[in-house]
Order: sequence, then C-alpha cells, then structure tokens
Amino acid sequence: MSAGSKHARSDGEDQSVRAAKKLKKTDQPADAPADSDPASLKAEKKRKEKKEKKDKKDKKEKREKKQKKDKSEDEPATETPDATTEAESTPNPVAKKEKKDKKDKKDKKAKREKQASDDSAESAPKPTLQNGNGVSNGNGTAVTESAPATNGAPAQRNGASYKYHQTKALDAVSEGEIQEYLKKQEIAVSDPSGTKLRPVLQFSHLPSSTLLSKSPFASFTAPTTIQAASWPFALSGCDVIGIAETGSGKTMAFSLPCVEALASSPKPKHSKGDRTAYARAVVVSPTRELAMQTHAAMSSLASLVGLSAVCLYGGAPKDDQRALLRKNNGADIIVATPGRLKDFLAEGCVSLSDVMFAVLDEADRMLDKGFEEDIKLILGSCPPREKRQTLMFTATWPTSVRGLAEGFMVDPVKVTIGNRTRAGGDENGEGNGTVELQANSRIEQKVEVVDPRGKEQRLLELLKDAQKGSAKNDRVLVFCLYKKEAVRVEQFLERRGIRVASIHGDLRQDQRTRSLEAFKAGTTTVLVATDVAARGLDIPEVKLVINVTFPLTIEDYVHRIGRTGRAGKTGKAITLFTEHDKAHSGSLVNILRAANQPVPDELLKFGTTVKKKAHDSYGAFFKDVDLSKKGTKITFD
Ligand SMILES: Nc1ncnc2c1ncn2[C@@H]1O[C@H](COP(=O)(O)OP(=O)(O)OP(=O)(O)O)[C@@H](O)[C@H]1O
Repeated sequence: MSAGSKHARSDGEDQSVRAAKKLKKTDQPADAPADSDPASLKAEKKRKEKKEKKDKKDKKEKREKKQKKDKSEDEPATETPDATTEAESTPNPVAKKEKKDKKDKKDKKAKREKQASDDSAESAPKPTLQNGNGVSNGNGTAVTESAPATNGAPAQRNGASYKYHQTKALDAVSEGEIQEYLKKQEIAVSDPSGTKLRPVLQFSHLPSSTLLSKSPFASFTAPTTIQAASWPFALSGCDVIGIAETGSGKTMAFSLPCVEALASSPKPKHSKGDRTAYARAVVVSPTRELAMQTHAAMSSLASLVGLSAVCLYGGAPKDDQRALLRKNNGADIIVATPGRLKDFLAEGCVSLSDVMFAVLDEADRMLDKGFEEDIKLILGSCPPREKRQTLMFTATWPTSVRGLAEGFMVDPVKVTIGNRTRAGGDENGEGNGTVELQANSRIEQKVEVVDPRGKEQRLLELLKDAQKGSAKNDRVLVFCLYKKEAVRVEQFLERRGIRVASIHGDLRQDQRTRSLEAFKAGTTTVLVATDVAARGLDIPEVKLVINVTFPLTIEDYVHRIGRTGRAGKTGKAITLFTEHDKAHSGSLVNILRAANQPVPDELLKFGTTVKKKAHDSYGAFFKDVDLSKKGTKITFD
C-alpha cells in the first residue's frame, strides 16, 4: 500500500473510530471502571462489539478452514475409484458443505491426474477389486461401467506431447461388448488413479499418429489381450506392470508406447563436442539373445518414424558398439543387457540423463537378486521415477520382487491377463512363488517320472518319436540345467546322428548366435540349451520343449515351456522328472492342475506341498557374463 493511500484513509476516519483507536493505544481493560468518561465508554462499547463480531467471524472462518484441511488430508486414504464408496466416505450432512467438499475432491482428482508425478508417489496403489469370477471390469472396480470418454487421461509425466484419447471408434463399442471382452480374456486392471480406460479391441481403436499411418501392424489382425488392455494406460504416460502368458506379444505392448512417446517429443540438444552418447529410452533384458531380438523388434517400429535404436550386450566388441553410439550423439532407444550397459555408464560414454521411458523386460528376472544391484544402478542413472515413465513386463510375477518393483515406479497400473488365482500354499498355508503363476494354456504339458540314469536314453526316444515321418524337420528345444550337462547331452545326440546345436554360457557369443540362427533357419532341428534361452526368445515353430533336468525355479519352468505355443499357436512340453527334483513336485502339480493337464501318480508320490522358493537367485546360474573380461567369480550355468 502506498503512503498516499495510507494518508487518505486516516483522513477519512471518523471521530469515534479515532477515539476507539486512542483507547486501544492506552490499552484500557475490558472491565474498565464505571466512572470513566461517558464518551470514551460509548466508543469503547462500540469497539468491543466490533471486535467481538470480528473475532466470531475469524473463528468461524478458521473452523471451516480446518475442517476443509482435515478432509483433504483424509482423502488419499478414503478415496476409491468406485463412485459408491466415494459417496459413503463423505459423512458431512450439510448439503452446502457436501457440495463444496465434492468440488474440492473433484478439483483434487483433476489436479492429481494432471500432475501424477507430484502427488502419486506417496499414495499406495489400491488392490484390484474383483467380481465373483475373479475378473475385474478393467477399471479396478467390479460393477461400474467403463468410462464413456477418456480425454481426462493423465498428462504425460515423461514430457511427451503424445496425448492418448478414447477414439470415436472405441466410443462406439457398446459397454456390454467391452465387459464381455474383459471377462472372456480374464483381464484384471489395478489402477491406483482410478482412470477408466477401455481396452482397444482393434488397431483402428487407437488414436491416429504418424507411426500408425505407416501400418506397423499390417501382419496382425488385432491387438493381443495384453496389448489391448495395457496400451491405453502406457500411451497415457502411466507406469505399467504387465503380466501375461509367454508368447502373448508383450514386446509390442511396451514398444508402441515407447516409440509414440519418443516420436512426439523433441530431442534434447547437446553440444557437438560432447562425446557422451545420450538415449531417450532404455530397455533392459536379461540375456544377450533377448536383447538382440527386442532390439530388432523395436528398431523396425522406431525406424518408421525416423528414430534409432542401438543394442548393447556383452560378449561382443565394445568398440563397435561405442562407434554406433557415438554416431548422432547416441540413440533414441538403447536395448541392453545390464552388464554391458553398466560398463558404458562407468566409462562415461553413455548417459541416461535424458531417459524419459524405461522398460524392464522379463521384469521379475531383472529384479531378482542376480541383477538387482545392476538395475538399481541403471535406473538410478535415469531421471527420477517422477520424471520418467517406467514399464515392467513379464509372464511370472513372484511376490518376492513386487515391493522392489514399485519402488522404481509411480503408482503403477497393474494389468494382469489370465485367471491367476492363488495356487497352493506352503506348510503354513501362506503364499509362495506359485501365487499368480500360470503356464500358457495352449501348451500340452506331460511329466514323466524317470530314473536319473535313464534320462539321456529317454531323451533320444522322445526326439525320434517327435521327429518321425513328416515331422522330421520339427524344431525341438532341449533344456539342461548346467553348462557341462548341455555339452554332454549335445555330444550324446550328435553321436547318435541327430542334427543338433547348443546355446549356453560356456560358448563364445558368435557360437551362441550361430547356433540360434541355425535353429531358426531349420538347419539344425534340435537345440540343446541352458536357461540362457529360457526367457523371451521368440523362435518360430518350436513344436516341442523337453526338460532333461528341471530348472531351479518353477518360474523358469513356465518360461522354458513358453518357448512353444506362441502367438496363439499350440505346443507341447515334456519334462523328465526325477527324485532329485522332488522339491519342485508341489509347485509343478499346481501348474499342471491350473492348466488342466494330467498329473501322473508318480509325481504325486513326491508330495504336493509347495516349498518356499528353493533358489532366491536365478542370477548366479544364468547371468550373462562377458567372457572377454577376466573372470572374478565362478558362475554355474
Ligand atoms: N497383435 C499381434 N497379433 C499376432 N501376433 C503378434 C501380435 N503382437 C505380437 N505378435 C507376435 O507374437 C509373438 C510373441 O510375441 P512376444 O515375443 O512379444 O511375446 P512375449 O509375451 O514377450 O513372450 P515371453 O513371455 O516369452 O517373452 C511374436 O512373434 C510377435 O511378433
């Protein structure tokens, strides 16, 4: 306030106010003696009345303010996406206040949707609400309808200007059809922000974009279930955990949102002299072959909109990869195995400071003990989780990694495909690694309990049987647990005239690549592998998977057999089970039962109790190590 205005106001003050002011200055007590000057008393009375009135008003305002504050502090805990419970959590009976509270809540929700990163980190995700069939309606609630329009989708936290919206084509689909799809495909969505997004049943339901105008899905007829259900959230900029069976198209489920986000945001500028290679998206894969495969898939999508992708993996010359990185100051997308990426980060030739999109493929494997520290370092080199979008995809999601996962994410939306009811329990009736674990239901699973000494002979019989007559060129993938075992089995088969190749950690990378290429091309029809080939590899037309030795974890079993029966096809898996594997009998029985597969009596004899996860870490056994480096620790494969 200016001095002039101050002066003008004091000039306009009437006498009584001045008298009252004077009184105030002399600090007369409220119970002033009765023999005071009558004029002063009158002024004092007036002042007192005015003060009381003001105090009353202040008090009322203060009370209302406090009530409002208390209410808003309560909200994150009481708010649910279900409209009914939202109303129930508002107990104030005064209509006016109720209206005000509702408005506050609405404003708050809108603010939260806009600034997910600011306030979502603190609130815990709400569990998926399920209906009687164990299937949610896709909104995180069982009974409410999915939103008719979703232009209120959260803003992109990662900075991309791509805006997901529900298209008119998707609007036109009836709610009944949406509900039927959600139920039939067993889609469960747990969405902490309560954003109601319909699945995109057709590619034409996606909002148009430069990328889509290039018809990247010309060879497919419709999105797979995980794509349909997770795309709306991932395209909206939400963090997403996607859990769906092996071979269900998870790679494209994270690739499309990644490329759309990058294509719609400007590349950060760096000085020409800067020798560091910057990336805007990073995808981490547990094995070299999977990294290469994912890189190929992402590259072909990214190149449609002029984006580049580079693959960094161990066992190959660093110089070549460095040269690729230095071209154009990096790449839009880096697909990498953790070890090599860590090396480049340590050298300072790669920076992840521009990363707006991070993906952990085979997320449970990446978060397991063998890789946990690497992942902490890699994600720690990216902008904080509030400033990037983080996606995790896998077919198996053991409880052991869930807490860790959410620590890297902001209010992740969890999209689960398949009726993953709790299977079994341990001696105390508690959950274990088998919770929500499900094998691909199109795979015929057979378990043979055999004498350990007769395994190789039985393998030979099974192979001969599988490749007889017109099936002589059918591809068969044979899994062993140890590298030495794989070498022995390969030699055994070779000596008996089988066209066989192998892939395991004792081979040089070029040998591994050659074996895989020969198997893909059909020049060798049998591939003997350790668990380096268990996850993610998408080899066309693998008709049969044979487990010569049971893997270390039941999750690995699910991934191994998942090399067949991909992209909607059927497949077959035969497991030779011996008394040495009896610790896994209970969890295997659960997997077989959940997939309606026969359970042999000999297997039941080993017991149906599900033991606590036998191995905390798969990592020590099939973590890819760079053989060009001097070994510092012994690895078992
Ligand atoms: N919408 C689609 N329609 C038909 N096939 C598809 C579709 N999307 C992807 N595919 C194909 O499905 C196959 C399996 O996909 P992908 O490798 O992504 O599976 P995945 O779910 O990641 O499996 P895993 O759990 O074993 O890693 C691939 O050959 C891929 O090209």
